Amino acid sequence: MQNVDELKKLVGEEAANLVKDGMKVGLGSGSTVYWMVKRLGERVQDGLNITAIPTSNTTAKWAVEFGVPLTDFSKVQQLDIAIDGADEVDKNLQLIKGGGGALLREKVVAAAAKEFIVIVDESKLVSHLGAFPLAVEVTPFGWEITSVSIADLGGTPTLRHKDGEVFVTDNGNYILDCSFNQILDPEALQKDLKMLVGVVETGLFVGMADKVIVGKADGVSSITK
Ligand SMILES: O=C[C@H](O)[C@H](O)[C@H](O)COP(=O)(O)O
Repeated sequence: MQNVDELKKLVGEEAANLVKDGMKVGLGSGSTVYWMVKRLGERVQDGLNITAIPTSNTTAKWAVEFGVPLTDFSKVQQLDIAIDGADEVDKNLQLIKGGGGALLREKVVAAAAKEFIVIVDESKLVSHLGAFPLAVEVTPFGWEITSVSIADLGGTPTLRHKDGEVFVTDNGNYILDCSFNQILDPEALQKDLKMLVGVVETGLFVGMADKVIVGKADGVSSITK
């Protein structure tokens, strides 16, 4: 029986092996992605020729540490593949992301990729999204008002803190962690949230994932569209 960290390593390494020579790669964020970036670094040392765009400052640091060459959107307009973790995955490959607060850049990178691969351990699979609080990135100015608007949509928002301070994203924004209990229509909720003034982006990824690689106690399996 493998623990969750071993399953994250398993799927992270499996996904890194999908990357082919010459590819432009989107690097997600989080503890599962750590293993993917580490393995990619090993492959680069063995001669794999790629360039990558990271979705967070932390991932950028890992890429530098493991020797994965980085680029940015001023030089690259489309990515061949993006690989990222998730906090929840439902049977329709809809996702909740943003547990680490990187959701905005993650969504930009996923949208720029021809193929978006998600890597999770089996504890992330759910029948309905929503038990995990939905991260909503909001502007610091007027976040209190945005919070009331989200509550009007049925959520219970809490301003994210870290180490006793208000958490600030890599983009200089705040995160409201919003409990919705069960999200019956993720697409409709995404649209409603995006209509609110002050909302920058949400952690709902609808219709974006092409494939989910799941690490299970008895091995790796994939879910495709
Ligand atoms: O903002 C963070 C990201 O969406 C992560 O990909 C997500 O929280 C999953 O992270 P982990 O692999 O650490 O469980």
